[in-house]
Amino acid sequence: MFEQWHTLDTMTAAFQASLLDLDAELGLGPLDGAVHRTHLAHGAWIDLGQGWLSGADALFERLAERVPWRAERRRMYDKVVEVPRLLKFYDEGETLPDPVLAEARRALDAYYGPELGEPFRTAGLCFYRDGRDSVAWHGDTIGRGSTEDTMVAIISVGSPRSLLLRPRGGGPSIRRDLGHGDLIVMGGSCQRTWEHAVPKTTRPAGPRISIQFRPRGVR
Ligand SMILES: O=C(O)CCC(=O)C(=O)O
Ligand SMILES: [Fe+2]
Repeated sequence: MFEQWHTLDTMTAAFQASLLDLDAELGLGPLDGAVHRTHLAHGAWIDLGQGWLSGADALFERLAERVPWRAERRRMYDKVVEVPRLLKFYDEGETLPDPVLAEARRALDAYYGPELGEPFRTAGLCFYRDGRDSVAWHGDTIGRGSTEDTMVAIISVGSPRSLLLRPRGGGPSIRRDLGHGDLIVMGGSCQRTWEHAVPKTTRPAGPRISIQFRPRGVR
């Protein structure tokens, strides 16, 4: 009897770990042929590579623990408010917090380099602890993104959250649920003709970390 329960327990644990992707080996799939492009209006596009990074939940755990996360405050009109997510920025030349992220950037450079014409250089990390954490509607327009076509490549690990995109001039928004190693690349005019957001949600939402790779001078 004890033996049976023991076996069941072990099986349940293994099953749950595989559901969580914790026992999957950390690694990157191919991009060629696995990434699907959607053309949006006004010269913007998004590429989606679902589950590009396997073992993403183990990477989530490592990043959650190892990255020196910062809670930031920003002035909003006459008030100072907490930014509703934790942040860490890795500038050009800084060592990324996990070797698989350097590998990911190399793979992105190899695949997108010919089209982008320059490498991805910086990595911004966001930690959304629960459904109360969010990022408001914006384009990455600090720098060249406000005037030039560019790309921002985002890997999501941990629980999925919805990334919404909407045209700046108004119009219906589109939604992609991103987590567990998904890749999204916003390209073309996306940063200046569209906006994106990760809205707050009252639904149960587990923690998610996003890693955004950007070229020099795009923020
Ligand atoms: O978490 C995300 O996927 C989006 C983050 C974002 O838009 C930003 O930091 O500029
Ligand atoms: Fe953004």
